[in-house]
Amino acid sequence: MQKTTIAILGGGAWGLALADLASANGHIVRVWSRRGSTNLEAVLQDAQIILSAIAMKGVSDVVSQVKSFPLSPNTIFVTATKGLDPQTTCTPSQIWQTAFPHHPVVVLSGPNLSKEIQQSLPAATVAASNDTAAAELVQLVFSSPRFRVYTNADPLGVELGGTLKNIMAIASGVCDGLHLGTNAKAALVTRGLTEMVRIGKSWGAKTETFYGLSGLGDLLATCNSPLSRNYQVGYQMALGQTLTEILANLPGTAEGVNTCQVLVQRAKQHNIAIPITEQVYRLLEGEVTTRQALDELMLRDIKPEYN
Ligand SMILES: NC(=O)C1=CN([C@@H]2O[C@H](COP(=O)(O)OP(=O)(O)OC[C@H]3O[C@@H](n4cnc5c(N)ncnc54)[C@H](OP(=O)(O)O)[C@@H]3O)[C@@H](O)[C@H]2O)C=CC1
Ligand SMILES: O=C(CO)COP(=O)(O)O
Repeated sequence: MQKTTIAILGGGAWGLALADLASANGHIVRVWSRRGSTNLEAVLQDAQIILSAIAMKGVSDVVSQVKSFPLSPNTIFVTATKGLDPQTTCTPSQIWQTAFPHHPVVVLSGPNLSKEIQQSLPAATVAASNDTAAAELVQLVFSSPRFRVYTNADPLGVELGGTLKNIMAIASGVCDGLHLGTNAKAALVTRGLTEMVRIGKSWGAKTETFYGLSGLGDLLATCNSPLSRNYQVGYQMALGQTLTEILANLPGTAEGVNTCQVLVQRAKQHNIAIPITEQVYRLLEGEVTTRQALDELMLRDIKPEYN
């Protein structure tokens, strides 16, 4: 395919892994990071794709900065952030789309632990958009023998899958840290997926999306891998460390911590049952111990599996 010029915003673990994937396919890649030496205006100049791998806490600020520069009307935005805005509960793609209503926005999300991708291990992901042509271009740009990209027409579902599984990854870390066994883990991940579907449906996402790579796929990856920062938060809490201690030593961002707070707020407003998220929230807030959170979940009123 033709060379595409890509501006990658965010020089963290994921931004750099995505930059390597696109460079390896022969594209022109420029990376901007707030601490780096590159200038944002120069990085954005003539970019056909602007990909954001900024942690959630910096998205709104970076969107405002990008807005102050002239862009080609055809520029495609790609967001790879897995979080929710604490003020508005908006997803990152909603923030980009609101700021750039006439540009296509594509969500890139899937089971993509950056350390494995940097080791050239095979992986698959999803490029989702309401604009099929934009999703297909992103698919072409990143696809390779080691990175298989599927398109999808439910960007909200794809984005929420990647975001909500972070909370379940924290819970899974607790489960493994407490040595609760394989049965418990299977129950947790399965009921976690049910909870993600319930939340996603109330948001307007498609149920089937959560059974794909960006939902179940990412859930399996992060709930089972010590490479996941979110999993590490839960695991280390189960070993008795405080959240403050864990975050101080964590390499990179664990988005699930903030997502959990945002979700509890949104679930209250919309009257959605989120028992696992609620216990993760109470644990992170220091209201319960890991053992108490487990008991709360196991001793809930008994009920049918589906209702
Ligand atoms: N790592 C992974 O395996 C994957 C991560 N993701 C998602 O990608 C996002 C980034 O993750 P990751 O790269 O791992 O995280 P890192 O912590 O490694 O990097 C975060 C990036 O965000 C930037 N950033 C944070 N706050 C601001 C701000 N206020 N203004 C500008 N830039 C800011 C950081 O800049 P600085 O370095 O200057 O602080 C850094 O470039 C997260 O939402 C994560 O969930 C998605 C898939 C895989
Ligand atoms: O989203 C990820 C893999 O798909 C990365 O997970 P962590 O942010 O928990 O490390």
